[in-house]
Amino acid sequence: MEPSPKSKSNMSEPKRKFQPSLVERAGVRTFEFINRFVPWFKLPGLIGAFNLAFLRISLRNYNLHDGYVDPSAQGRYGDALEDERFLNARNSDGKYNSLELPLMGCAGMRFGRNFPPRELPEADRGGALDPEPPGHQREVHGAKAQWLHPGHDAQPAGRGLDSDEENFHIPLPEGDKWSGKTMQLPKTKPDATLDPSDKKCPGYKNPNTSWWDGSQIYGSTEEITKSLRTKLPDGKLTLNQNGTGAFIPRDQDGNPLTGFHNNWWVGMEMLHTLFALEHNALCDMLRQSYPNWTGDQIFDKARLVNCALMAKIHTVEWTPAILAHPALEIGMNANWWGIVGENLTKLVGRISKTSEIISGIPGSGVDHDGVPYSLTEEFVSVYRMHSLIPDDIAFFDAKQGKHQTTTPIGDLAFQGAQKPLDDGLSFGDLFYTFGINYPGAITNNNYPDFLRDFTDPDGIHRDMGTVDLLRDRERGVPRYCEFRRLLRLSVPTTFEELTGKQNPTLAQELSAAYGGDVTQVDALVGSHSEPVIPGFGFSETAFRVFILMASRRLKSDRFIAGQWDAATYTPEGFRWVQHSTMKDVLVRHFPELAPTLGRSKNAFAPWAQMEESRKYKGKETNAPPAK
Ligand code: HEM
Repeated sequence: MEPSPKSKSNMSEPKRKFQPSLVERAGVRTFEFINRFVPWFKLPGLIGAFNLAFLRISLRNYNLHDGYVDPSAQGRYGDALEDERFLNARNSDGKYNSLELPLMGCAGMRFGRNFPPRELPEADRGGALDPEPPGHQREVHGAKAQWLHPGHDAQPAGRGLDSDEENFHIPLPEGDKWSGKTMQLPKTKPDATLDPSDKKCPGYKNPNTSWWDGSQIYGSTEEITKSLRTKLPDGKLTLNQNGTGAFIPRDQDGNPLTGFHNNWWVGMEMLHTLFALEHNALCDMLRQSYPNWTGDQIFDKARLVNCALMAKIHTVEWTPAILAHPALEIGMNANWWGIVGENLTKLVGRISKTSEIISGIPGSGVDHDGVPYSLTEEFVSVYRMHSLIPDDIAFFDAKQGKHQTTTPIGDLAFQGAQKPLDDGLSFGDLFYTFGINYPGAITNNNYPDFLRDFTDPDGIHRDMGTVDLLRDRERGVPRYCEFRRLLRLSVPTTFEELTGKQNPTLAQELSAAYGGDVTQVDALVGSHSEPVIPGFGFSETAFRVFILMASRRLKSDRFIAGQWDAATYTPEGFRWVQHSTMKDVLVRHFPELAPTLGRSKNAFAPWAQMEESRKYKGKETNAPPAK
């Protein structure tokens, strides 16, 4: 069966301006009024969820800005499609996801912005950290969020850091014990100046695609994708079998052969392998139903289904686990299923043809809210969650739950990512381990030591705590107070207001570090210092960018908001997406996890521990005592 592509002649010109309806505008105003007295997170769950939906409308209105002054940089309406195959399949570089503006979201395009470029600070290409921010000493080990983000390396890293470009030379303060003399760091390469405004605030290109298209696994060019596939007409990704399991193959230098591996560590090894296995399981299923299909046909459908499944898992499982609040749980479920809910949608499909509130974003129709889609600099900034990485991981076996060994994270990165597997543990053991280990809390004074004195395989020596701040300044991401003002959040006027009354010591530390000027606090430092909403794993400041961008990634995608049908996905593939959870994926490939996962609610929340595991008293699997 071949799906019937959306005819190009049916395409309308992309909407150029965000136009909220009358009802939407009224809703925005009503909740703005209510929020003067009660914030959204103090409202009852369902009302809070509606509050968030209207908040998002206002964010769409004010906080989406193209990285290009001239939208024709994104291609032109009606540009000829190079290959008809990509009407119904994802192109690895993301081209023609939008048939209207074919280069939108594609690899090599600029990041956009959440704030109007005219309001942004001048990009600080000087690189002196003035004022020098507080060091990220690791003192607190706590955790709210469990487990790491499944698509971490979908993050837009690795952008054009060119060794021939100028370097930053970051002086170290007197008495600094860092293991280098000065820190040298390649500057991010700005895109060519296309408009005078690019001088003040340059555009930066994303070498990967901005779409939710699994490019971390499949690569961001068709050439790479091809190299990752088997030579057989089976549509599968190459995995090596060694008798005990399937493994991501390595090149001659020991680098994993996968879409994106710049920041490789054992967590990436696990998730890339899991979703490569899922892809191959989909190929087997499709081959059974469509025995005459070519390898490309099988591959294309399997990739579509796998990507949609990752997007769904991220939306309805990961996000409510890290932002555990009833309004969020309702809101994120509604993003996918609509307020009519999962059961009815699974039974009868969409009830409303176009309403994302009633029947969810998938299939509700593509809408870029008047601004061509891309990830944004601010989204990158709020995704800097390096504090999630713990110092050590305590490994357990998945069958008896017995503690095996505890390993520093530095031994598990890059070439060390397969170490636990080489030492005899299975992937099932690793997933159980991650299910019961706590990640680091996304807060101040909690940066992993390993990343504070870190040398990557290219020999670049970094204190990532410093790099995180420097990159924001370099790329014109506003400081914390300005960041909040541009999100229409309250702006602290003192350090005590920023940290909340319960944390006067932190307020003093910040004041000393920033010379008493609260407006100078970096966005990331402020975000890590503000009081957190109960149940949340990160700050409300970061959350505002998330709630906008998380739904935009779905709403702009032709294969999710647009061609969301059995014709595009196949009936079997469509069912696979809608009926699989992260637990199903894990158990499909590692059946030994079934008993434990059967007792755990959400694969991203702490898993039920086996009796044997509870005997381990290390901080890795035991929440710190309440203060
Ligand atoms: C062992 C684990 C990790 C390592 C070794 C690592 C390493 C790095 C490195 C070397 C960079 C580039 C620094 C530069 O700009 O010079 C980076 C950037 C970044 N990382 Fe990580 N990281 C890790 C985990 C994480 C996690 C868990 C997250 C979030 C969930 C994360 C989010 C980011 C983001 C958002 C950027 C900025 C990307 C950009 O500038 O485009 N990283 N990381």
